[in-house]
Amino acid sequence: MRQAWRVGDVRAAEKNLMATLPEGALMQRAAAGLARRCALLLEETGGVYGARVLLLVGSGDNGGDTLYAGAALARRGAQVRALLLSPERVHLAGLAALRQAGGFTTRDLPARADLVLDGIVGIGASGGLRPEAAAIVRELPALRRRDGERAVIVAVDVPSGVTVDTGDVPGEAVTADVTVTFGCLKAAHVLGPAAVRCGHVDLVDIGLGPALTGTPAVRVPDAADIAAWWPRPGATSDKYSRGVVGLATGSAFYPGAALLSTAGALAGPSGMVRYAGSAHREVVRAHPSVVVADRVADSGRVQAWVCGSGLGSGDEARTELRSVLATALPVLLDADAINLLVGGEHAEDLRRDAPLVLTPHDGEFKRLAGEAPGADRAGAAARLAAWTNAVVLLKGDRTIVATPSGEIWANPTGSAALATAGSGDVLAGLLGSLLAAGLPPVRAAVAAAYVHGLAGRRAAENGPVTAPDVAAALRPALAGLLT
Ligand SMILES: NC(=O)C1=CN([C@@H]2O[C@H](COP(=O)(O)OP(=O)(O)OC[C@H]3O[C@@H](n4cnc5c(N)ncnc54)[C@H](OP(=O)(O)O)[C@@H]3O)[C@@H](O)[C@H]2O)[C@@H](O)CC1
Ligand SMILES: Nc1ncnc2c1ncn2[C@@H]1O[C@H](COP(=O)(O)OP(=O)(O)O)[C@@H](O)[C@H]1O
Repeated sequence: MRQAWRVGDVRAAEKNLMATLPEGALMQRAAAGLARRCALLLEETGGVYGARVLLLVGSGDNGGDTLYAGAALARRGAQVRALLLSPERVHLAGLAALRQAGGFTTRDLPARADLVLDGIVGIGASGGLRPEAAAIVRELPALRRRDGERAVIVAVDVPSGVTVDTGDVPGEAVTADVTVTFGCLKAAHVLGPAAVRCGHVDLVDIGLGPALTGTPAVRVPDAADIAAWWPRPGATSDKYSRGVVGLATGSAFYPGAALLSTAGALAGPSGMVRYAGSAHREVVRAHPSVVVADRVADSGRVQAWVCGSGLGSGDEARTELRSVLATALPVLLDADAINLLVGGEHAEDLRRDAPLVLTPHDGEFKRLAGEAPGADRAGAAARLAAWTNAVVLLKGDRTIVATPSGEIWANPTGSAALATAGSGDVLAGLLGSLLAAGLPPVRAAVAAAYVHGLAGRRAAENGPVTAPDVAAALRPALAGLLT
């Protein structure tokens, strides 16, 4: 698991650590790590000696890091030019170091550069980029390196223009090939559109880790976490002890949702899948191992319910929703079931002790919460989780999982190919299977999103993706993960 931190926590840690170190030590560590990584990048494209390096230098310490790193590259023979955004407030010692190493300042963006270091703003940024900075950032894609390819762009700490604590990108922002960050990950490296702007994120250890206290802003699971959490059958397991997941999904009108959620559930770790609903004939024809019934009330025992996808919005759908919420079992509500909650008719049904998981996309989120997730997706998911006392999985490019107590996870896997009708139904089935197998709701949600994302990537390798392709890719994705 990786952890990403808020600016306030990073600043506090930095302050504590600096009290024990000589002045400027942290910046020197940061700049040395930055220069090392830049040199490696230059070595991949013709070497450091003679390379043209452009520094974009803002008025804060982010600019200072950049100037010192530029000085180190100049000492190794690179031609380093610094474009100062606020010459009157530049980091003076950093500029002196650059000049002493043979680097120069420039007023204009050159036509050619092999490597660009974006040191316009780091964690001290406030608001969107100012116009003069935005104008420079707009020109960066046109810069060419010596072999005619696009210049390599390295963001220093964070790409300038992103909102560091939320991962929002409110306006013009740098799109980096590599982001070299210091001490710890920040939320923008793992959340929302900012994460996409970071490219490959490289973490330089400056000794900040032990000084970080409190709760990380965001946690990011890795393959080892998911493999460790994933329930597996043992010698004494039987189909019931592995958990039985119940699906109250689909309808005569939307049988596909029933089939897709069933396919997702069958790839999960539970020992049996029960389906309850009017698409039962289609389900059993496609998936003979599924035990079916007409409705939830006539279904056999299960350990968790999934309710919603394709359920419809009529009286029958409401009855099914009431039936699953009346159980003392973990319940996942998706799609139509979330829409049925709007208006508060089920407020009493939602007062339950057993776990609840909600898996809205942005539209469902807006209907339920009364406003769109907005720029702070993680904060919005956490507020909805607290309000509903549910684990909320907010779908999107970096799917977020939030708990009522404010714990936030960001999913690192996935592919835009998952933006296809029915892929959310597959996710719901898989997540339900994990709940039935006994995983705590937050882990079930994080693990399901992770594996669903891997399956989306895998499916995309074979061309355009449909939801059945995602379902079919779950098993091979799991085989790769669990062996
Ligand atoms: N913390 C650590 O552990 C370590 C931190 N280190 C480094 O320090 C960096 C943080 O430095 P920082 O605090 O000086 O702020 P920083 O990001 O350079 O920018 C602030 C300046 O930018 C300006 N500005 C603001 N908003 C703007 C906008 N929207 N658009 C345009 N300009 C804008 C604003 O200028 P002003 O408002 O005064 O005009 C302000 O002066 C951090 O990211 C890392 O690189 C490492 O060296 C060592 C360990
Ligand atoms: N741009 C994107 N990049 C990555 N994943 C995405 C993107 N858009 C959607 N997804 C994922 O695709 C799935 C779509 O689910 P959903 O909107 O519920 O579709 P449906 O209701 O048709 O099943 C979610 O898991 C979501 O996280």
